[in-house]
Amino acid sequence: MSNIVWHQHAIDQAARGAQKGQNPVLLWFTGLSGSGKSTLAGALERALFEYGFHTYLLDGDNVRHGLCNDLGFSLEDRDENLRRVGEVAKLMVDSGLVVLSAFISPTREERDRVRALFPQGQFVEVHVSTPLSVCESRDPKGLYAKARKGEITNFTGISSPYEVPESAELTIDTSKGDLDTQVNGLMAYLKAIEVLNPPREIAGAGI
Ligand SMILES: Nc1ncnc2c1ncn2[C@@H]1O[C@H](COP(=O)(O)OS(=O)(=O)O)[C@@H](OP(=O)(O)O)[C@H]1O
Ligand SMILES: Nc1ncnc2c1ncn2[C@@H]1O[C@H](COP(=O)(O)OP(=O)(O)O)[C@@H](O)[C@H]1O
Repeated sequence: MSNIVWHQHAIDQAARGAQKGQNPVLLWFTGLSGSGKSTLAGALERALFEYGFHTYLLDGDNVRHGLCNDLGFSLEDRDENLRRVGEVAKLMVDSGLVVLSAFISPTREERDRVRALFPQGQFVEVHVSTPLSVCESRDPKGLYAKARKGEITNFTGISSPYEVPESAELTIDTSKGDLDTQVNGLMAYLKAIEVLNPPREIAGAGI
């Protein structure tokens, strides 16, 4: 890193956010495969988009088709996957966006490493806490069945660890309640932390 000096440009994150009428933030969805990360993040992004937010959703399955297509599911590869995603998310937040991410991100250390890239309050950890038994019964991609048969190794929750977050800002169990209520709860939280700047009314968010 020596001989490399950070260049402070005139247009900064605050200016980019202000132009979009929002305070940039990263919403980090973590949870088991099949817990509902993509569904929740996708529904929240749709709601945000409809209210005029400028957003981007980084999704594990998609990122692994490109930026991280050289990585597998060993703990080392997951670390590298999440290191890259954290840095990309930081650039996107810096560009003024409301960024959502949906990655299993199984260890506390990995999640805390991403959190440490952001100032206090700009990284919001959302634990999608749907129990393993429910995720396994959903099994939308048939991966749990393969993992139980030993056809997939290092499968999260079966043959690879998932460390439950200890200090997530929000916890949502998608086996309880309905998607609209969950999205409204997330929107209400975003309103409370003043992501909308200047504040605007959010219909349906119960506030
Ligand atoms: N061994 C193993 N363990 C867990 N998941 C597996 C595995 N192999 C493939 N898949 C599929 O990859 C998706 C998870 O990728 P992520 O990038 O989110 O994982 S991680 O954060 O790096 O742990 C995950 O997507 P989701 O089901 O959407 O979570 C799976 O579809
Ligand atoms: N909020 C929800 N309420 C009820 N069922 C859900 C919800 N979110 C997801 N599901 C169910 O769980 C399955 C897996 O969801 P998905 O978003 O793909 O999980 P993940 O991204 O965590 O792997 C979906 O196919 C759907 O059937």
